[in-house]
Amino acid sequence: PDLATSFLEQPLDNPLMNAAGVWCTLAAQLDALVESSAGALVTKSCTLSRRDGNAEPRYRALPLGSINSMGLPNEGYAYYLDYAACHDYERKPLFVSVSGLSLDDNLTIVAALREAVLPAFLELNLSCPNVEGKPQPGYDFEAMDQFLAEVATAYRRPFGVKLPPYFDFVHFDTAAEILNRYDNLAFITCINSIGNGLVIDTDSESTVIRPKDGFGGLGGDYVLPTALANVNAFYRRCPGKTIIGCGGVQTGAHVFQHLLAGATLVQVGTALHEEGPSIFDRLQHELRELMAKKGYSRIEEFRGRLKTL
Ligand SMILES: C=Cc1c(C(=O)O)[nH]c(=O)[nH]c1=O
Repeated sequence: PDLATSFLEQPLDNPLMNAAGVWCTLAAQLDALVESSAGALVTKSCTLSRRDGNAEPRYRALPLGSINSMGLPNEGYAYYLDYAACHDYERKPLFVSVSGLSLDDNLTIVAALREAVLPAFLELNLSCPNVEGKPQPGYDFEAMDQFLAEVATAYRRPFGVKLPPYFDFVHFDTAAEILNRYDNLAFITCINSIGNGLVIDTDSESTVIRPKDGFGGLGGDYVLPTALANVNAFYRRCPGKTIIGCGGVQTGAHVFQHLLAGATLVQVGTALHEEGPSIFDRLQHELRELMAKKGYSRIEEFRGRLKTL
C-alpha cells in the first residue's frame, strides 16, 4: 500500500507529522523531524519574544497518556521564521504554529510570516490552555471571530487554525459557522489537549505537575474519542476545508481511524514525546499492514468514509 497523499495541492510521502509543541522547540529537534520519516513537521507555537514557560515539573507521562502545563516556552517567533527560511520545502512541508498572547502580537507575527514569503503553512493556535490569565480564544467565539477576521485579512494567504476540543453540538455548529466565513482559512487542526485536567498521585496524595495547582492539558489515550469526534464534526460541517487530525495517536490503527473520520494529515503528540521520531516508521509500517489486510492500496480509498450504523 502507498501512503502518498497531498495537502493543499502539496504532495507528501505520508500523512504523518508531529503535533505542535512536541519535539519542535529547538532547531536540533526540528532537524530530527526533517531527518525522520514524518511526512511534514510543525514548529512549537511561538510568541513575540522568547519565553521560559512555567515552573517544572510541567509535563508528566502517564499510563494512559500525558498531562502538561508547559506555559508556552519557545524561542520567540523570529527564531522559527529563521528556521522556516532555511528549510528545504522540496523535502517535506513545514508548518509554523503561532500562539501570540494577544491579537496584536498575532498580527505582528503573521505580518512577518507574510513578508517572509515562505512556502510554510501558518497554523494559528487558538487553544493554548496553559497561560495563566489567558482564556483560550477557541472557547470565546466572539474573540475567535475577531481574531480570524483580522488575521485572515492581514495574512491573505491560506492558513489554518488549531482548535481546542468541543463537547457539544451547538459548539461544533457555532465554531464551524465562524470558520466557514473565511475563505483563506484552508485547514482546521483538531484537537489541542483537553484543557485543565487534574492528575493525582495516590501515594504522595499530591498533584503531579507544579503549575496551576496541577491542572494541565491531557493527551494520549484519554483524548482519542474526543479527537475523532472533533475531526469528524468539522469534516462534516466544513466541506470546503481540509482537516488535520491530532489526539490520541499511538498505533497505525489510530492513524487509520483519524483518516476514516475525515483527516487528511495526522499529528502525533504524546506518543512522539515518549517514543521519539522513530515512531513515524512504526506508525507507517502498522498503517500499511492494516491497509493491506483490508485490501486498500491508497488512503483516498477510505479517507472520510466512516460508516454509521
Ligand atoms: C501553545 C501552548 C500549549 C501548551 C503549552 O505550551 O503549555 N500545551 C498544550 O497542551 N497546548 C498548547 O497549545
